[in-house]
Amino acid sequence: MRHFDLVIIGTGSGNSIPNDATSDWQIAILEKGTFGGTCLNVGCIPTKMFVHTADQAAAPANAKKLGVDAHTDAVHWPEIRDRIFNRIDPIAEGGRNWRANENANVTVYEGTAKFVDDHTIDTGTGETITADRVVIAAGSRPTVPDIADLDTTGFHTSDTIMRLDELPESLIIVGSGFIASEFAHVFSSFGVRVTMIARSNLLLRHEDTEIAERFTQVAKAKWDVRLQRKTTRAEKTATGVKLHLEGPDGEETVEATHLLVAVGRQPNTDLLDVTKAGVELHADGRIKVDEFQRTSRSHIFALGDISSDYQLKHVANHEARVVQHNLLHPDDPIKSDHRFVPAAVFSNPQIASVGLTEEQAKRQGIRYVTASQAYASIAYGWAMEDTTGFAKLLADPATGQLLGAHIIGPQASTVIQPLIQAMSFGLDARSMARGQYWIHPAMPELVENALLNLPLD
Ligand SMILES: Cc1cc2nc3c(=O)[nH]c(=O)nc-3n(C[C@H](O)[C@H](O)[C@H](O)COP(=O)(O)OP(=O)(O)OC[C@H]3O[C@@H](n4cnc5c(N)ncnc54)[C@H](O)[C@@H]3O)c2cc1C
Ligand SMILES: NC(=O)c1ccc[n+]([C@@H]2O[C@H](COP(=O)([O-])OP(=O)(O)OC[C@H]3O[C@@H](n4cnc5c(N)ncnc54)[C@H](O)[C@@H]3O)[C@@H](O)[C@H]2O)c1
Repeated sequence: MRHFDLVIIGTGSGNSIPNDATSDWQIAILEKGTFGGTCLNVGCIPTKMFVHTADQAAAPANAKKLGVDAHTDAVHWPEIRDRIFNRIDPIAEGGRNWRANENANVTVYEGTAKFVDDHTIDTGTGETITADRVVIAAGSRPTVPDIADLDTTGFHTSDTIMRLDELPESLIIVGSGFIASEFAHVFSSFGVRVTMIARSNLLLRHEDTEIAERFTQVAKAKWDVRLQRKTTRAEKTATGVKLHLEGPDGEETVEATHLLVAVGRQPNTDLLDVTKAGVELHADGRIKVDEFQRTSRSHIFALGDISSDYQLKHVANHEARVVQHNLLHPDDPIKSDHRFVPAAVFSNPQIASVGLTEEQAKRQGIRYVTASQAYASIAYGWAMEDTTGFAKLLADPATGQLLGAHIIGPQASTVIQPLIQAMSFGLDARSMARGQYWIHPAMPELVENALLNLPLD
């Protein structure tokens, strides 16, 4: 049986661990799917390439209010799809070849790995190996909800919807989180009729409520949004799919040519038989880790979607850097920093957030003040004729330290960055607002004004 110094399961963020400093370790990398993992192949990168294209396709519709007649003449789905994947697929293949053929100390096993015991792994290729240390970076996969007859419909998940042969005529999206909101924007901008089915009374309900309410209001004007609906049954039809729903007004059905299910992602622990390694799990199946990314077996580390509170690439990458350091320096380990984890929803409008929502601050009994600033009240907002976007801040009234920041509107994911920086480095709101110049009349004046609006003690 071959023995390794280190086994890494999963080639998303886990693949960034081997570097020059580990060149004298014998390392096995185990991957059951496409090299590079979710973000590169079916996640962040292709979706944002579609979102940017969708932003271009949707732009003419907004030009009218600026006095410009413009029109999107055609959307060439095969060209858009192929531009995106002809860039991504060679990167995945190149990464695989590099590890498999050009890293002398790395052996790649392409199969579904399973633990035999805490030092022994069946690679799923017919070979079982042993290791001193193991990194579990096996990610998550789309959750398939328990809807009667769903399996007969040929439904899609985020893993398949981006590689369709043709642009759908119409699309039902079950779910109302990140993936649902981003794909609703993409497909509706390309001219597809979109229906969104949400269980609760708000889309993106994990966001600050005022932000979720505004997003829901804007979404209702663009898409057929069905709130407070339970999907009881799915049915394949001659032209696509029909869903049977129960809602506040009783039973109803909705039909479309295509169905996308986007109701969350589950950790891949079940595929790995991790309990055979004696690794402890949370109730939702994620692997329990300490602040050093160590599992309950100290020679086994975990990172990213399979263990994290955050299913975000920048978090998986951060945790991979921590694991890399702790593997190299076991006597001087570092902790993961999850104090201020930002996230953005790349829909239209965009949303970005960091820190506490107002509801969380209330629940935690934290003393806070809030301030908001509308894009419509800053000069660049006038230029864009934006009527729905705003920034909302939460701060400690005594110290001026920011507790949370939430932005809905153009370029929210970029505009929020100075607030993330201020929170990470402990810069108070007043110093931040008045201790620097803000370029006039640029979009970050939204942040400057929101900071000045905070009613601090
Ligand atoms: C549609 C979509 C859009 C997203 N957009 C964003 C975004 O804009 N920004 C953002 O921050 N995050 C985004 N995310 C989330 C982000 O992609 C993930 O948080 C991140 O990729 C997780 O990285 P990871 O390394 O933990 O797992 P992964 O990248 O999923 O890697 C895990 C790897 O392990 C392999 N594997 C699993 N089980 C086994 C096994 N038993 N044996 C061998 N190999 C195995 C898998 O095949 C996979 O390649 C998005 C996700 C999706 C689905
Ligand atoms: N821009 C980004 O950073 C980005 C983009 C896409 C995905 N992601 C990550 O991937 C994760 C998964 O995305 P997602 O959109 O699938 O999950 P999500 O957790 O964002 O949203 C899932 C939604 O589905 C709802 N839901 C659950 N079960 C349901 C059911 N049976 N019927 C109807 N609705 C149901 C939930 O209430 C929730 O609103 C996200 O949590 C996020 O961390 C990030």
